[in-house]
Amino acid sequence: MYYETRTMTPWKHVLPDRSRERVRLKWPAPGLGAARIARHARDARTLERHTMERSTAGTTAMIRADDLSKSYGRTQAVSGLGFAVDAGQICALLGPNGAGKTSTLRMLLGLSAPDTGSARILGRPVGLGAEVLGRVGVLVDGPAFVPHLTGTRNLKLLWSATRRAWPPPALDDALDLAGLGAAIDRKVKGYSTGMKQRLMLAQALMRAPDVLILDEPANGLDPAEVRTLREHLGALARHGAAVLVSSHQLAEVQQFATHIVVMNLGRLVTAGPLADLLGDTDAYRVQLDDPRGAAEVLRRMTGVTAVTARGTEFVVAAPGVAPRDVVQALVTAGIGVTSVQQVSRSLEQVFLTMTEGDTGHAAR
Ligand SMILES: Nc1ncnc2c1ncn2[C@@H]1O[C@H](COP(=O)(O)OP(=O)(O)OP(=O)(O)O)[C@@H](O)[C@H]1O
Repeated sequence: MYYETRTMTPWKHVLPDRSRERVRLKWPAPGLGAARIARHARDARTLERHTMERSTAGTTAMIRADDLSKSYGRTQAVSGLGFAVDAGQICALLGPNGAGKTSTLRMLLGLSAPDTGSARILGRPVGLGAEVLGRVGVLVDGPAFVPHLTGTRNLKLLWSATRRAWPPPALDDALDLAGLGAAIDRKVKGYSTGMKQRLMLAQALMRAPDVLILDEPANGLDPAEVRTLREHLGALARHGAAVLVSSHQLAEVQQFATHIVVMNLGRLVTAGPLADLLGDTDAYRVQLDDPRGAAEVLRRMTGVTAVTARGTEFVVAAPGVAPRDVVQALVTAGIGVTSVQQVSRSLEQVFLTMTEGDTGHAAR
């Protein structure tokens, strides 16, 4: 994954491309049946071909946005956006309402033409009807089913656009995820919002996609369904797919994303591995068996900038100080230490800090 250094404060420049490694080492996944292994082997060959295409094209990204801009009348929806997603990554595209996420996804899928810049999937430029889009599982613009047809008939109809024989390669897995049971043969007009969303996900996943682009896929799903979706996306990424998901559910994103792209007012705010973003806070939560005198010991320590105590728990802000030094200082002073934990930030805290204060689109 990379980002445009001119538009943001960098954390990491270019990440190593491990896509070849992943394809060779992690395929097929252990514990699969013979039919699935055969299918995965075929898909692995396909991925290998993609990898070669990427090498030939001199680019490593499965999904790539370069300097994308899009305006609607006087509204600048997206402005000079650049990022990329590699094989094996689950990248969450985050931003407040109106940040330009859907506009970006639509450009990446050839559903709308950028004013400037380019969008590439598997190294190929995208446009309406581009062949490469046959390798992409898509959920953008919400469920679009024919209401008087059954779930199965709708899936067949959508699959017919690929001109490939029914059934699609990953139909069983996709239907497992959708969990519609007998309802798959009932008319879609009787489906709840969640059922339609799950059918739409099945539609995106049934083609065993190499790339998945999903706009708010967890909308309308209950917590158990969200967990199933998370596991499914994780498995796909482990098998070498690149996944790009827009979401507002930051706690959920924190559980499954490997990378994030944050945008606001159409522009890139930051991008990179999630772990780097949440990072170390240089603060420790220390449990003591005897808090008396501990505050004094900690405050005297070089590098400690703040100490707050609640009962036997202390939070110690100590930039650049190793946890073992904190423990050593306490133990040397005769204070027993039960546990030391690094204080971590939530994605929500980080996101709000990055995006707060910017409102409206009129001035863009
Ligand atoms: N077809 C359109 N015509 C006019 N304006 C549009 C169109 N599509 C998007 N916009 C405007 O572009 C800006 C970005 O919209 P977009 O839907 O891409 O943001 P978003 O981040 O997906 O928002 P949300 O999270 O609310 O879905 C908004 O100001 C929106 O009103």
